[in-house]
Amino acid sequence: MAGGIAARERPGARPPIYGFGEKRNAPDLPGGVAVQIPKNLCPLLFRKPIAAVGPTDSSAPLPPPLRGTNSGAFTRRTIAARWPRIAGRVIADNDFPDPINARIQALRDALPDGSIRRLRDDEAPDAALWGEYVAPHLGKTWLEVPWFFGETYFYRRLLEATGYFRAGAGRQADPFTDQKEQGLAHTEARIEALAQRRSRAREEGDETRSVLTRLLRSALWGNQADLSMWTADEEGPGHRHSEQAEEHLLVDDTPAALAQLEGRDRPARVDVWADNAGFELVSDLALVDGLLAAEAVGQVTVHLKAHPTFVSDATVDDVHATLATLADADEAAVRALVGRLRRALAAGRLRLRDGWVWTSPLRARELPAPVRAEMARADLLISKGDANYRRLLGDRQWAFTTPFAEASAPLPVPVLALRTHKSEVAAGLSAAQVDRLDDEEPDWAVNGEWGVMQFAPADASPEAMRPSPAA
Ligand SMILES: O=P(O)(O)OC[C@@]1(O)O[C@H](CO)[C@@H](O)[C@@H]1O
Repeated sequence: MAGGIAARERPGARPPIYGFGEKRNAPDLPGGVAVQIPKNLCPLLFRKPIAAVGPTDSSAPLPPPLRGTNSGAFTRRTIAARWPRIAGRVIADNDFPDPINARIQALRDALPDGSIRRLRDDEAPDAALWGEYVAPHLGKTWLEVPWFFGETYFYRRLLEATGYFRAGAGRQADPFTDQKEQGLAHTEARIEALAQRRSRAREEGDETRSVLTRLLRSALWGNQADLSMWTADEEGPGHRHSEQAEEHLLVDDTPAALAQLEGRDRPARVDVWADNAGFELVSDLALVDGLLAAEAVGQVTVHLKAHPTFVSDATVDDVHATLATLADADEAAVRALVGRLRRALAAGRLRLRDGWVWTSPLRARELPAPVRAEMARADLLISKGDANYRRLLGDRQWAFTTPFAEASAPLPVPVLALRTHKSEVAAGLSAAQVDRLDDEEPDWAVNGEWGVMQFAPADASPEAMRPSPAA
């Protein structure tokens, strides 16, 4: 599924990104795109990282970030075992020429004790951005750097190795295509059931809060389909029945989130930080369909990744490829869902946005002002998945009983985080829940069997409109 120039001519062709610059088609350049960094943004982007001065208010300093050296076994296992396995799978799943495979193998060999180095990808549109991100970590080992930086950097190094942004066999070739396509193929029955429920709700004119509540739940548990954790042919987490799913929902703030969409004098705008392609993306698109059917919602903007990352994270091309696949489904309800979504795209009620910021190591407290200004235009932000949750919480070692609204970054938009637990970052849980889970299921924090739907209100302070020096 090459995301080449031609792919951008598809219906709903890739809109310009925001955040760090406007991406434009540039066939003459490797990767086919160029990004102009707006002048007003340069000082912000290229200011030297300032020493952390502590939070702007008098609150206690933020907890330290997770690292491979000083956090739970999962972070170290991810760096030392999971990432090398993921890189090995890229070699096995693709038919890259030897020089590319040699570069991928060199990356594998550097894990976990190798040092962080500058990217060797000068033609890439995001090269200057990564020059800034990497600078504070040069020479440190993969285990020593903050885990969130290390993980986003690992996947960016993988694209350096495959030559995603340069002329040659790897140009604009998604190295995870096989996994993504297999991930979707094994979920046909679940996709049909989801689409049929959508058709029944529309026929019954039932676009009420209960429908949205059910769609939010299916979007949450859709996050269990995570190809960086369980490959398409492995048995991932799942619940035997809806009662077990309810038992495994540790926090449900749905009512507070849906209340943001009611009683308004104009239709609401809902933004979604998307996560994985495959079944999770289909569950997110079904949620979008439900939101747009609700009179209270006028527009949904889905924020996607600018390039392949975290194995299954979705790009704009993945959305179009998924719609194209489902358009050929045997089940009429699936085809009807695709038709509604494509009409919403054409009408501008559904917008797809991608941005370098969502493949960057920036945590939510570090998000630049233009990204915040864009988020402030939404009435509710739905954040999907574990990595976005980690971005919200700065991937820091919060006490799991810290109130979610305190641990999550102050943002100018109400946030509903739908996340299955797949890393050792958490907040908003009760001490009783943590004690019980530690006793009964020691790997509960990372096995994907437990989830939360957590809400934080918009932060109306000026701090929410600019990055925090203490991020
Ligand atoms: O964001 P997602 O797809 O829900 O999960 C991302 C993930 O697979 O990658 C990290 C570990 O490698 C964790 O954040 C999580 O396990």
